[in-house]
Amino acid sequence: MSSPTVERPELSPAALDPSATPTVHARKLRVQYGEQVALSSVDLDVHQGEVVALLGHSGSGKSTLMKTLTGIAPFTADALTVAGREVGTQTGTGLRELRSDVGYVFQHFNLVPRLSALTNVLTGGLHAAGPLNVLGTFSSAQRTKALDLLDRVGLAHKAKQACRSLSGGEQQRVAIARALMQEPRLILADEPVASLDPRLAGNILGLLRNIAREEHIPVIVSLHVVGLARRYADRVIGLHSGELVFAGPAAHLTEKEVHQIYGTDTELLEN
Ligand SMILES: Nc1ncnc2c1ncn2[C@@H]1O[C@H](COP(=O)(O)OP(=O)(O)OP(=O)(O)O)[C@@H](O)[C@H]1O
Repeated sequence: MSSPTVERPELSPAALDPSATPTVHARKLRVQYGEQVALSSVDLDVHQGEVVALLGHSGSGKSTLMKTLTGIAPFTADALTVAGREVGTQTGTGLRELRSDVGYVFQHFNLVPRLSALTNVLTGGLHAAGPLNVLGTFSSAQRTKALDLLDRVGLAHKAKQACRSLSGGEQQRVAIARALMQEPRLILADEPVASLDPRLAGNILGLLRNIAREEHIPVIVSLHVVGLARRYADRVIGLHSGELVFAGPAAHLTEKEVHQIYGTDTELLEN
């Protein structure tokens, strides 16, 4: 099946400048759970404006890699910095600040179904809110910002609608707006399109890529579909049983590399 034509906006100068400080810098990153090595000696740099896709079979370490970036998974590393912070040395306030610098987008959206799209987006700013705001009185500036973000993801007209009555694609857009509400310096999207049909999957990945380009926020996205990584990512990180087996431009991902990443189990991966 031929791939639909997809616009490829240029990468930001920061992403093309090898001397620019990367938003994510990892060297010899390793995670071990008991006898299980979940991630083994991974090197990774992610720059502003880039979309980096993580590919690998189930259990290859994609989620674990994302979790290390916010200090959720226990790791060892020669270096791990995210948005200028050394992840391994953060505790308390430092860890909270690190986590508020990172917007998360999940497969199942993690919205509060009975609350409106607008309120769900507003919750993305709670880390910066004072006590009164936590009690539900968001400032008019926050509301304006949340509405602008809903507009950014094409959903201003559904701001008052409860999230449970939105489609899957719409809910994922709300989740992206919520992530943007916290003014992240990095977006981690863990299988954000696994519950969506192929057309909506393309819409959501296109939106994430536009955000990366226009807001200069890098996006790391785990995917199970090689074709989507080829179409929407700038670079691909391929993991196999916790080992990094491919790191390079999405355009360089040939059948040989796909085979290295997935072994022989490569059917149904293109669409
Ligand atoms: N908290 C944990 N305790 C023990 N083992 C874990 C833990 N979290 C992950 N693992 C193991 O680490 C390995 C990598 O898991 P991970 O969730 O990162 O894979 P994944 O590539 O994200 O998989 P999927 O595509 O199914 O989400 C797996 O073998 C998993 O069982």
